[in-house]
Amino acid sequence: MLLHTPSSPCLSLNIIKAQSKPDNVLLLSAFKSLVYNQRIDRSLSLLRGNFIPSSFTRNAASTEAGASVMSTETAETDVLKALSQIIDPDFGTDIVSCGFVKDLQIDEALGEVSFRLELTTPACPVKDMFEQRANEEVAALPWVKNVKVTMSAQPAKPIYAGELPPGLQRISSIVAVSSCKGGVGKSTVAVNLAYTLAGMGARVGIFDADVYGPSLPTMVSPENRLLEMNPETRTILPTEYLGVKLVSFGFAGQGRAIMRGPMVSGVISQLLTTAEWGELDYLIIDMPPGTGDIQLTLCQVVPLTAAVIVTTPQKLAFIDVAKGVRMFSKLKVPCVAVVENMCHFDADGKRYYPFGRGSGSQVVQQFGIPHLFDLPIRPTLSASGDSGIPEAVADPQGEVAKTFQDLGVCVVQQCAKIRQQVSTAVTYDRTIRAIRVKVPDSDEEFLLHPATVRRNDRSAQSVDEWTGEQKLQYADIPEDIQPEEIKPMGNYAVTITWPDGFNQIAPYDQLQMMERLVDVPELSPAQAV
Ligand SMILES: Nc1ncnc2c1ncn2[C@@H]1O[C@H](COP(=O)(O)OP(=O)(O)OP(=O)(O)O)[C@@H](O)[C@H]1O
Repeated sequence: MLLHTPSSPCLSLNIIKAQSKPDNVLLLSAFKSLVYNQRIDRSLSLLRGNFIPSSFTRNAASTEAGASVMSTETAETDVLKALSQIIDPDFGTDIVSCGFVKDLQIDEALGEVSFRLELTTPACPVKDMFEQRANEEVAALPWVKNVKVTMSAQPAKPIYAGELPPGLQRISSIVAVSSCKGGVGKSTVAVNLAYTLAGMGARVGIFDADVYGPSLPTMVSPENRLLEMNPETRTILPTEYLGVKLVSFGFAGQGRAIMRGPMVSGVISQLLTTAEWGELDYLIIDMPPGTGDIQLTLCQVVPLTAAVIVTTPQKLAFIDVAKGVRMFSKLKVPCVAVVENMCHFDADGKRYYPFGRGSGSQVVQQFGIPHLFDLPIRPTLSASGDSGIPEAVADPQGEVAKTFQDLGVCVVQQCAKIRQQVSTAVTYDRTIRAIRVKVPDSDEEFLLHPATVRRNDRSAQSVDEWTGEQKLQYADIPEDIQPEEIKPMGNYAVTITWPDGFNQIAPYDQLQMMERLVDVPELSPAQAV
């Protein structure tokens, strides 16, 4: 039994060091070592092969001095075993296997250990838990006297970056906030979600995609209310309020627009793609209401990571929301949450549901969307929207801010999960020379022969677009061709780079239709290189 769960990690360390370790602590750590031995050995060999040489530095002086105490390797193994007991709840994997542990330095003679935990998002909702547990687990090792953990975040690389306009290339996750009708509170949700994520430590931008009635200029009050153009690069510099980058047609100094649909799509795309967003963890897109051409075009211009749907409780709203969910589903953008706005209000000690109940939960059930959030009708929410200070900022301890924090945590976790799934959905297994495809939302996976994948390319280089005639011949592709690189492309396809320099775009739907490998030949280690 560990005798410490104080809130401050430093405090917990002091307590441990002040005591001689009781036998049961030693017993527990020995037991844990035994249980985790197998897994950590595998992780260690993986780590050694991958990134230990660059990110784990040993203390050379103490390696000599500490020979009599314990070897550096044993100490490293001990520390990594201890840390491997901390499981990332989103990935279901321990933090060592996730690759979070960096710059491990050990002085075995002095019993000093320092390392960095590098998370994929600064808004990680469990970062404090990681820091505290990492301190505790390492401090519980019998030979450790001092632990120093530093936290950092290295945002995940954007999926599909190479194909994007430069201004969008350094955004890790793009989240659409959408509703099928106007006036349901979509902008309120988008803006408060953005400021909540910023409050959690993320770098955030908001793109207000409504050309006809932009809400952003009313909901936030940046000092500089006009977007600037960089004359050299002809790119747009977002304005900023409380550290969140903002782009809206309402900051373009043109008043409200009177335009036809196709023109609107062009203007929105231009505004979004010529903005210099810089490095962002989350870009929140406040979508124009509806599911027409404007929305579709916008969804195709940028690779959305996820969508949040905003609705109101009326029965009729369900039909509209269903349309929205279907639109995102066609574009392979997962809807991660439904916000049911203006659900209820409290008066005279009673709760009233003026618009009825249940359309949000019906959406969640029918479409399998994992999370539902209720927002009450609150005069303060409306007032803060009009005053230019979002409620999540104006009253960070209030009930509304609490709901937005839950929504923020959900968005962070779901985006991390989606990115993880996407980046491991299609991989090349060198040991069996097969392309491994994981079927989304299931445990099923199948194998494809690389040559089959290359021969099934449907691009204009392989198939005549007009006649449908096959230009690429079977024999053009060597039987033993191997992909050089496989990279996810949005949520729906991968780009495969082949040795001849050809970049094949392979949508998951297409991969699912290809002839699968049934018998996988065991290769000798020499062949498998
Ligand atoms: N839960 C709420 N309680 C009180 N007022 C709210 C609530 N949600 C939104 N409002 C108010 O309702 C109005 C419409 O909200 P908002 O602009 O966010 O809707 P919208 O769906 O983005 O509309 P549009 O599509 O027309 O831009 C705003 O004045 C906003 O302050």
